[in-house]
Amino acid sequence: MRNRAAITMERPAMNSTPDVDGSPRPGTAVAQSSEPAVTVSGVFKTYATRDGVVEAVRDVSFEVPHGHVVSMVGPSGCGKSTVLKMIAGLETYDRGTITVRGSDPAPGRRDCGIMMQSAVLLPWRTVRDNVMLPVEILGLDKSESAQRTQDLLELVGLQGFEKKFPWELSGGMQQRVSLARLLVFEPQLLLMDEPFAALDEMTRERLDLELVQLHERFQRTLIYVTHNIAEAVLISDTVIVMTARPGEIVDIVPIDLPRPRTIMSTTTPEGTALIERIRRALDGSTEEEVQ
Ligand SMILES: Nc1ncnc2c1ncn2[C@@H]1O[C@H](COP(=O)(O)OP(=O)(O)OP(=O)(O)O)[C@@H](O)[C@H]1O
Repeated sequence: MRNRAAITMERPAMNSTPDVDGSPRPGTAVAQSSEPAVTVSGVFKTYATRDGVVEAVRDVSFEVPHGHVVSMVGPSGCGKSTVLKMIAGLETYDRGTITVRGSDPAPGRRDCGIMMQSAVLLPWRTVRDNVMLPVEILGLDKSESAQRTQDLLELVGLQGFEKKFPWELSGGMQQRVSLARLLVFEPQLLLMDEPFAALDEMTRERLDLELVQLHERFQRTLIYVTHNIAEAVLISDTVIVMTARPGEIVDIVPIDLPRPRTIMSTTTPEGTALIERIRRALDGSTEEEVQ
């Protein structure tokens, strides 16, 4: 099945308390406009390589409502990261349109933050100064951001580690720093590319849960790339399933598990049925074929 359907899951609109620049304050939910936060429409992408043209992504279309968590899953090399980078404005596309909060994608937007698989922290800066980096780059108010940095470090469980250097931290702690750095400038749209994939299973599970709790508190829009089906089901409102390269959308799965979620959410009959549906889509078989 080739599916170009839009994601249509609705959540109730939330009240918000806007900050001076229009961003909601930390701890408040995000007001939802009728426009999707992200629209990807008929997007194609090829790369020119030494061995010829590689078709990475073919005719990908989806919409992400404000405040939703959408995960992309698919086999290695199917173009998940490419889609994320195109939304972030870090990669061009050949055909189609992408709209991010009403305008074209562009790198370095104040309203959009990206987090990659490795933490990419600056080794000569302390934990606190790494988290403050976007504040300096974006020229934001330092004293206000210093307090927010402290709050975020507490939130991600790094209180007491502010003056440590990245090389003094475990991989999981480094990713927590990276998460705090992502949140410090309060982007409305978070793009995360397998942020916890390099971590051991237990740490990944713990960070997944923290992400779920953070999302349930802040209600930001999140697009999340992962190989891990259970992780996608745990955190998401919707899972987009892609085929092997060239990546096309093969299924768009609404995840209607109740929130707040716990690690047990994916082990309920509903959770396991969703995991099974995604696995079947990845295997290229429709439910009718399997039954
Ligand atoms: N800069 C590039 N130049 C040439 N080819 C590229 C480039 N970036 C990605 N590709 C190719 O495009 C295809 C999609 O890559 P992409 O990294 O988006 O896939 P992915 O689904 O994120 O993979 P993974 O899950 O392994 O990270 C792959 O075949 C990859 O080799």
